[in-house]
Amino acid sequence: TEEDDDMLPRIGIIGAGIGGTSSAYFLRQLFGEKATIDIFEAEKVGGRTAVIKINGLNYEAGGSVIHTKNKYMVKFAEKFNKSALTHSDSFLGLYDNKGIVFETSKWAPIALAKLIWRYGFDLYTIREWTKNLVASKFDRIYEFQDKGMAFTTVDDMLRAMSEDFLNMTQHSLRDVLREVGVSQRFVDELAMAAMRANYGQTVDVHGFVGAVSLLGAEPGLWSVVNGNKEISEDLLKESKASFIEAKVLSVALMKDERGTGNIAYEVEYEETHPDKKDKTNSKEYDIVIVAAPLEGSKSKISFVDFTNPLPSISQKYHTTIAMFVQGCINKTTFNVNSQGDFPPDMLTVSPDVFFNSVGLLSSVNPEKQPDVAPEADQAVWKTFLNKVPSEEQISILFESRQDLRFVEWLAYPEYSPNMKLPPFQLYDRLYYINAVESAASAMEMSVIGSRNVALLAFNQWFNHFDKIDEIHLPVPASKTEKDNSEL
Ligand SMILES: CC(C)=CCC/C(C)=C/CC/C(C)=C/CSC[C@H](N)C(=O)O
Repeated sequence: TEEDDDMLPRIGIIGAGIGGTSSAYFLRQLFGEKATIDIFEAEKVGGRTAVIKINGLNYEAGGSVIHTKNKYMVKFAEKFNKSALTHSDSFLGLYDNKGIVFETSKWAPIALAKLIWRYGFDLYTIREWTKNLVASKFDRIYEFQDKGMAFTTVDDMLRAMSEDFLNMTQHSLRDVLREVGVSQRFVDELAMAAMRANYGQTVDVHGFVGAVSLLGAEPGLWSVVNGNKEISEDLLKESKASFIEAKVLSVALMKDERGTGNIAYEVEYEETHPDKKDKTNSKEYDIVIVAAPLEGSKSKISFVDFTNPLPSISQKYHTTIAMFVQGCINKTTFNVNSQGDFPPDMLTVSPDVFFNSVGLLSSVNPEKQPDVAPEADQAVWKTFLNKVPSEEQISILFESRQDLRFVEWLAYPEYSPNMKLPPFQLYDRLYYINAVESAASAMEMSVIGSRNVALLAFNQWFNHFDKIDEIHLPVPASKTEKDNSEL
């Protein structure tokens, strides 16, 4: 009825990365066709899943990959009929300032033998550890969410999955791994290399993000043909939210102008679409969802006229530089005879090395990829760094180049044990999806955060308080129920 429609909220989402677009999708499912959902983004849809075009081919600009156990990303890919682009696993090198300290091989059985020779059964121990963490603890979040349950803080969400996860955020990855029983060499080399490649940091991060990083270094990872950003685009389309190409300037607390006596928010924004450029506008919402980092971002949102202070968010963000070079690896630096001898995944094991990783890229459009391997100087490489490199540093890495691009990316928080985990709820009906990144930043984590915020907003709107911050599952979900759950 019309009366029921009056009960539906006007929702403004700030940010159209995977977190923002998936929250629009979940909110539409929960509130139905008639709720108003707007989504603001100054640049393109996709955020960390954006692509970059080099010489007519597209490449993933960020570092986002999907693990086969990532239930939401896998289901979205299935739902939107996406094909998988699998990532090759075998030939890997480890580099410190003195040179290549270890490399596997182009031939998988030899690669495996070399790994066992150097690290014994550590790889097996770690694989069993992560497999067990996912199956017995991490997967519980999907059961909570399928039952409509939500959490106001990241602490409570982790505690609901397992008290062990909260503990892992209080200890360094180094200490957590020693407890698991792997060798010091594994910690100093493979765990360190995974942290540097995935998060630009070291094994001094907390253990939870460390476990995610190790999962992000397992074989069998994949991404979506044509780019992961297509998932964000499809979610946005499916949500039927209105896309507003604009930079949000402020969120002001106000009284609902419709005279309901409720609070509302006025979102002020500057249009960025070329046809309306620089025009400032504002819109009123009942619920506002922030789906972009609140700290460290160049365009800071002001929160004005709040009667009580907002929780302080001291989540310092790490800037990652992705450098794209079409050209030839420097054979002298890496002491290799030919380009083909250089491991296509070169990781680093020391914070003193000025780059975090160098990897040979494949285009996200396999059908446009030439059938024959490209000439050495046509190869495209992605280097992750913590700072923009000098010209000299670029030449240390590449002896010749035809193209050079940089993408600067406010990628993930700086992680440390005992860091404060920000809340999902900033104020009455004001929510923060990126709080989840303090536990770990990855596409699946953003979707988990976004579904949590959508459920929290829904439960609070309709006073379903029994479904908020209940850290125990009411009834264990049966396998069939879990497998049939519809997203
Ligand atoms: C901590 C446990 C037990 C499970 C986590 C499951 C999960 C979220 C796995 C994701 C693994 C993955 C694909 C990590 C990628 S690392 C971050 C990446 N560089 C990015 O920027 O997204």
